[in-house]
Amino acid sequence: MSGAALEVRGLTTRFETRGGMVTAVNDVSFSVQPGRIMGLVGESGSGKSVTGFSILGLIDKPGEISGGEVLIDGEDLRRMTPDALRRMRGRRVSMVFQDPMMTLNPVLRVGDQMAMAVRVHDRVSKRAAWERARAALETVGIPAPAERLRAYPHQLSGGMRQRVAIATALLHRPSVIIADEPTTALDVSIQGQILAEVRRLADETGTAIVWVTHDLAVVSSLADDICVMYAGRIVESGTAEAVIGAPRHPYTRGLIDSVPSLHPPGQPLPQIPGATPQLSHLPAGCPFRPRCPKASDLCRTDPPRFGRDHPVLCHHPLTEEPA
Ligand SMILES: Nc1ncnc2c1ncn2[C@@H]1O[C@H](COP(=O)(O)OP(=O)(O)OP(=O)(O)O)[C@@H](O)[C@H]1O
Repeated sequence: MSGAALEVRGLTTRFETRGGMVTAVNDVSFSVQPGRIMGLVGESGSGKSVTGFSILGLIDKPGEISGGEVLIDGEDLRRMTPDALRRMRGRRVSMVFQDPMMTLNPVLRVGDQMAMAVRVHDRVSKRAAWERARAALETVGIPAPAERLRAYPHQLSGGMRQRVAIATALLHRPSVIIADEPTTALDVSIQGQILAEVRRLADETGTAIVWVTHDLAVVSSLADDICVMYAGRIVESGTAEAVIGAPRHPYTRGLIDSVPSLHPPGQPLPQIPGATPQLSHLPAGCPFRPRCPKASDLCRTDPPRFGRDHPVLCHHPLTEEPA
């Protein structure tokens, strides 16, 4: 037993497309311990969201989870019946989306919908459910929570709506929350406040959080651990300190160099050349090879593999000392 709140092993998700079968999530493995925040980062199209949906078993045709295991507190979600999986969602694992209106119903008062979410899993009175909802709003730092419960979603600001969505995810004190770019649409100061609340929540409740984002600056301040995704694979993982301080994959190095706040001031901001590859037309060998400053002939022909002492998917990993 690893004691992990979430353990993902060899998760693989494919989509049937006009261009053929594409593997959006390719043999992805990671684990998140209770109370830790794992930042899942990568450019658009790298497979972050599909990883989140696959963890919850929310992949529909033309997609298919074709392999792997997803363990929440040691229980494998992929072996559960659809009914058992439904009971698990919202209770032991929940999701927060970029758009809070994916969670919130515009025609119901916040309190009514949160109370309904409580009563899906717990047989408590409506009054007790409202009280749980009020306490959850308080936990995410919403002022005057009793008043907010009587509001409709459109009467709240974007930042408030997202806090309500996070509070809703927290109602059953789940072991794991998957948060998919939840602060991307918010302005920087609101984003900073919410990130601070999320950090505090993970510390206080012990909930393990997977924070999906394209923004390395966000995870560098929030996450304990980081997994970097490229073309459906995790290419590098480690503690946030190690990954940001001494990246080993040239892709991670490129991502870090292109973040203004992680870059020495006064110098031009480099960008990773080229674009993310089409999954239906991946190059042979290493998928990052066409964009990589370190690429050799070997990278042209042989896909890199993880070795036991080699937690980076690269033939020529960087060996910088931590800054
Ligand atoms: N419904 C679908 N049908 C076919 N292919 C899909 C579908 N959903 C996702 N994919 C494939 O999976 C890839 C990864 O998508 P995903 O949404 O996980 O990327 P992402 O890293 O979350 O990007 P973004 O930050 O833009 O959301 C896509 O580029 C696409 O090739």
